[in-house]
Amino acid sequence: MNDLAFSGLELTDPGLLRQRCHVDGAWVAADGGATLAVFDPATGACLGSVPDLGAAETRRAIEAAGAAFPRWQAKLAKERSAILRRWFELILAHQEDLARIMTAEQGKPLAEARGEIAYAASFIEWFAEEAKRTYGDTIPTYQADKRLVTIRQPVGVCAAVTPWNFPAAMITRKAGPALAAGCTMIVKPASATPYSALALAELAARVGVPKGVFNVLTGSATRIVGELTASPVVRKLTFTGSTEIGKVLMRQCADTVKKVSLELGGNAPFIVFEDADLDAAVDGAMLSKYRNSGQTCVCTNRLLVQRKVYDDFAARLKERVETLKVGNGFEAGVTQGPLIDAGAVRKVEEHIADAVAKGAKVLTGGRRLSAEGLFFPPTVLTGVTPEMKVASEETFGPLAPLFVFDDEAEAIRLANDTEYGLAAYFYTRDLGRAWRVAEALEYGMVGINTGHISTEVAPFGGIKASGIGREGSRYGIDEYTEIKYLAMGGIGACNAVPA
Ligand SMILES: NC(=O)C1=CN([C@@H]2O[C@H](COP(=O)(O)OP(=O)(O)OC[C@H]3O[C@@H](n4cnc5c(N)ncnc54)[C@H](OP(=O)(O)O)[C@@H]3O)[C@@H](O)[C@H]2O)C=CC1
Ligand SMILES: O=C(O)CCCC(=O)O
Repeated sequence: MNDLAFSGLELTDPGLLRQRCHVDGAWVAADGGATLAVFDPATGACLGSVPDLGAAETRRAIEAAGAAFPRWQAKLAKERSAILRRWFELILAHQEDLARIMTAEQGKPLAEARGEIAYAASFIEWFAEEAKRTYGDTIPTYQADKRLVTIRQPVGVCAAVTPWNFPAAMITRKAGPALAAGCTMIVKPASATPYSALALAELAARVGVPKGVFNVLTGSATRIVGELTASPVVRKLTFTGSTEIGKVLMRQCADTVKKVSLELGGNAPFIVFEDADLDAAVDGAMLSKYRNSGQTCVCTNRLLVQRKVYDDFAARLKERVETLKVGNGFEAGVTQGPLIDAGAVRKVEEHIADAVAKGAKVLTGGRRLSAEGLFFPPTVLTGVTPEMKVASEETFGPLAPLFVFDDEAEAIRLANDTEYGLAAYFYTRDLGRAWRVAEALEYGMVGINTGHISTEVAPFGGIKASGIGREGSRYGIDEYTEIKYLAMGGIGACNAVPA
């Protein structure tokens, strides 16, 4: 099973490498035996293959998830919680192997991959705890002989469509709350990074997640997801990916009126006011811009720097950027791996070429490291203006374009001048400004004097074209439950005055 380039991975537990899909507790191939190849973006080597499933196999998975739902939802919350807790522990116990699989298929440096596995596990831990807290309400009645309560129930079978940039965490951030609430789930991971998803399924099976509760299907996105969105059995779709595909899937869900959660693209501004601690701002910018080679929806896309500190900030950022080491994520000391594919490299190049043609200057980086590979150096552009593509499009790569502004009102106007509304960041030492700007930014998440906002304990999500719904935190499980209102009549007057 573990042939090709995977043989060099040296996993402690080779059983985590699965090249078949997980459906109804079994490891299955495509009906006709079709497969998709999976590549290492750092070397271009073929790692192996996964089944190329289609509509018929997807229908069977839906049937299995539907059949598993009544028994899974009927378990006590405490029982589901205990299973999830074991899953969390096993993911952490296999952190190193899971990280190695991730670096092989996604390219991120091994240290970052280890970090993502811990982050991924944290959602399972968090929602194992939240499983026990899906409380309802008692409502003061509107008629004396009635009592009113609400209960929360799982929505049912859920479909999750996930991206390649966080191959494990974007699955657990969805599966954790879904399974905790009593839903069953079918995951369609990105075709570039299926092995992390299949390894999670292997661990779920080992801890006793019952068959049909957590299924992973690889293959044609349009055929699998088309079937999932068309099915009346699937009651919810949760998606992380591009705004373009998010809109398509939202439309596809309309006919069966599914509940949807969409975590889509961003165009995060990072504002540096002249009163900011510039060293701290550079630290924050490095983290927020270059994490995962800039391939994160909450990564800074535009740096807006007040005129008085513009040159100073640019010089400090350049110095720090030039300390980053680009290379194969398995090499010691590498801080930036390859981009995911040739299209991603072309997009960064296109944004740089467009900006330079319109007057921007390359302060550092700017050219791919070799004609063939997917390595692109961290780049800083100065003299960037709102007419350039980088102002309105998500680059999703290691490019930091520096815009200039003169006052607070202009910073807010520029920051909000986008269809997106996911994450924004700003640095200031003025407490009044911190509140004013935070309230004025049209974003779902705002980092104030920090470039890192992601955690399982806080609500992650956007507004406008960045999506619908929140993941993580105490709100995350709401997306997987429905509120049922119970009005109980004939009870007797609640306002009877004792004799
Ligand atoms: N918000 C975020 O976290 C992310 C944002 N992006 C943005 O999107 C851009 C493109 O990245 P990309 O990977 O192409 O993102 P996509 O939105 O195309 O892919 C995300 C997921 O959707 C699936 N998918 C793709 N097309 C369809 C379809 N027609 N019907 C159903 N499912 C589909 C993919 O499957 P498959 O892999 O099989 O195609 C994958 O599982 C990036 O450059 C970035 O700007 C990308 C990833 C994550
Ligand atoms: O959608 C993404 O790009 C993944 C978000 C990673 C994070 O939680 O920070």
